[in-house]
Amino acid sequence: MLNVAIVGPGLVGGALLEQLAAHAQSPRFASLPIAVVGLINSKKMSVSAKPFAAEDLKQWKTAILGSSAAAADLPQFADSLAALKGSTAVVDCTSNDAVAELYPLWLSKGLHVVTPNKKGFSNDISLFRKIQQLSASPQGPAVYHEATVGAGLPILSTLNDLVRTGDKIVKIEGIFSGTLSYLFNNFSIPGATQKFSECVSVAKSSGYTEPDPRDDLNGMDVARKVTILGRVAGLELGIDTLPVENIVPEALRGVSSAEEFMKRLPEFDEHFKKLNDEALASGSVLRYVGMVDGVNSQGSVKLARYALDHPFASLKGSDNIIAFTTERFPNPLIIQGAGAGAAVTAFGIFADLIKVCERFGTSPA
Ligand SMILES: NC(=O)C1=CN([C@@H]2O[C@H](COP(=O)(O)OP(=O)(O)OC[C@H]3O[C@@H](n4cnc5c(N)ncnc54)[C@H](OP(=O)(O)O)[C@@H]3O)[C@@H](O)[C@H]2O)C=CC1
Ligand SMILES: N[C@@H](CC=O)C(=O)O
Ligand code: NA
Repeated sequence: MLNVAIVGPGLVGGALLEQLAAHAQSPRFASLPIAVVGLINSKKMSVSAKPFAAEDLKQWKTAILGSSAAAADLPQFADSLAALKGSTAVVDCTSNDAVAELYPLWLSKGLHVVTPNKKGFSNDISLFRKIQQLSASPQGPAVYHEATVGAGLPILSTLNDLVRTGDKIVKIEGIFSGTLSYLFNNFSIPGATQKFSECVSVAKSSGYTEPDPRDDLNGMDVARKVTILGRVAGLELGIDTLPVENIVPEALRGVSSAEEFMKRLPEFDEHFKKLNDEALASGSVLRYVGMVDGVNSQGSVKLARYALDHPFASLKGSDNIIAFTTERFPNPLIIQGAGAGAAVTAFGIFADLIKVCERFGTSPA
């Protein structure tokens, strides 16, 4: 049995809890050896040696955290998990830097880490290296972070397989943001009528954006993904040195809250309309793209124009498209599909948890 503890039952963590509960209650999957034993948000926590019941997972707000008297305390949370019998995975579903900085400590206590949080792998390279070193042994503990790039799409597992089998990465190019994909797929196509700010609102309410959509529009979310892809491919990329095109209007970069930003964004609809009209007039559309150059150890993140017959121009919804050009795949290996949203992200985390179960031979209940 693999013990699982979730840090941050927000949009993504909440969807993961729902999927785990549905799975536990499905006769088809009754033997899945995963038991949720811990939950913590920024206020409360609960750790139990006895797995939480599936019914309680569905109503975690009242049944688990609501009924707990314990105030959130991450060091104590980790100590309680490390004291449990068997293998335990901590799933960090926050977007918090300080939580990501705890991974080395968790790993040193023998806890596995599974996460969609990009910070641990795209902040300072020394943190990335520490995490890599502490999870390098086949005996564990393990780190899986598939959902940090392309949500549940099998991007990092594919890249890892290419690298570990000795292929050479020439270029990784694509649309890595579900939010920016949705925005430009709907805003920048011939005949579109939606305003830019309306598209941002839909992306936010659909659960594609970061908690503050400026983290998507300023290019940093894509820069983090480019950094992670580059590092997994063995390059020394850092978000501080990547050229990143920030499309947040200057006047809104410093506003104090995401709410205030959303309220004022319509003031800039004309600015985005002009950019788009110019692209359309030249027979192109706007798409926000990221690129890892494996030959020159570089990366870039920018808003670019693509001809209407380019594969990026016909993308739909929040789809990501990632093209790996390698020595073995001179015609790129392409992965495409929904790259943001709670359910598809939770799927990627869940699939990583199953990998931990398989790798460490945790047996069915
Ligand atoms: N949305 C998407 O499509 C995708 C998201 N991701 C990543 O998934 C992660 C989660 O995103 P999302 O669910 O939208 O975020 P939310 O803001 O909805 O949820 C964040 C959760 O983290 C908790 N939290 C924050 N700080 C702490 C802390 N210090 N200690 C304990 N708990 C804390 C919050 O608790 P409280 O409620 O008490 O504040 C909340 O439960 C992010 O890293 C995001 O980048 C990755 C791929 C796709
Ligand atoms: N905000 C991100 C979520 C996934 O990483 C995106 O839009 O892609
Ligand atoms: Na992925």
